[in-house]
Amino acid sequence: MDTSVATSASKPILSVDHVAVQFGGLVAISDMCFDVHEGELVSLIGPNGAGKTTAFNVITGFQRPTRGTVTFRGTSLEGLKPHEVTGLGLVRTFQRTSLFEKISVFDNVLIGLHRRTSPSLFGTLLGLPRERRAEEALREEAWETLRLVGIEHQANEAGGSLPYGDQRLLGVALALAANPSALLLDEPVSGMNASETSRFIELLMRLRKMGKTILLVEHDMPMVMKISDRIVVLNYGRIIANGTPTEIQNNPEVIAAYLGGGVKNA
Ligand SMILES: Nc1ncnc2c1ncn2[C@@H]1O[C@H](COP(=O)(O)OP(=O)(O)OP(=O)(O)O)[C@@H](O)[C@H]1O
Repeated sequence: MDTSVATSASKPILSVDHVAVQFGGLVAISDMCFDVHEGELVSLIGPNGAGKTTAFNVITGFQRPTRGTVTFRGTSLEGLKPHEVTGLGLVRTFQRTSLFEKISVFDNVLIGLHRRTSPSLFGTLLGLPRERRAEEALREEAWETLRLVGIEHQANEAGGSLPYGDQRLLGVALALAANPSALLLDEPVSGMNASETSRFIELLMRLRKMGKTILLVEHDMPMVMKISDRIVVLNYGRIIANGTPTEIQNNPEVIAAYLGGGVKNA
């Protein structure tokens, strides 16, 4: 089976090309090829130890591949450090959000936005008109971002005081503040309760409707089946399927990989 088949006619925004990762004698990933196209929501799934986190780390520059290349918007990520990958517009969220716990939710997002476009500090301190206008635009963007993820009513609360699910939403707000061309989410709903999960799913659906490109590593199978345009299945470091949720649910090799339980129930 050709697992690198693209489902969209557009040019891929992200290409994983013959990537392999070995840890000593252990092959964590072997010869992995897949593409993500602009505006697609692609999920990477697989049983425990299949190599999902390793793949995620390669794509975000946290792990060097033993072989192969990852290309993002025509630029090879070879040798780039994680912050350089972020600078290209490929932005990840973290399991443990790197927020400032003591400062407000709003200021957390504002700092994120400042990292991207920083009006001159002197100008801002002196209240020069151009800097003032830039600062106002950033503040408006911070509100928009908070409204988008649905935590605007907590804008004045300390980041660290938010409930777990809302901290994860703030994590997405911080990632969005970097103005990503593609967003990578590593098990975003793990540890969330049912209502937090459904809020997160609604957010992902909103982002998808807005045309954001999203790559998701996730264990929550009902969620993956509901929101993905395409699913890439890893097993023992190898891609065994790449297709729509319906194709994946009915793929015998995928069902066997999930020990007879089937992806529907995994
Ligand atoms: N730094 C490392 N050193 C040695 N082996 C590693 C390292 N990281 C991962 N592995 C091994 O590589 C394989 C793939 O692990 P990985 O964490 O990528 O899988 P996963 O699909 O994310 O699993 P899970 O769903 O349990 O998080 C596993 O056998 C794991 O033990």
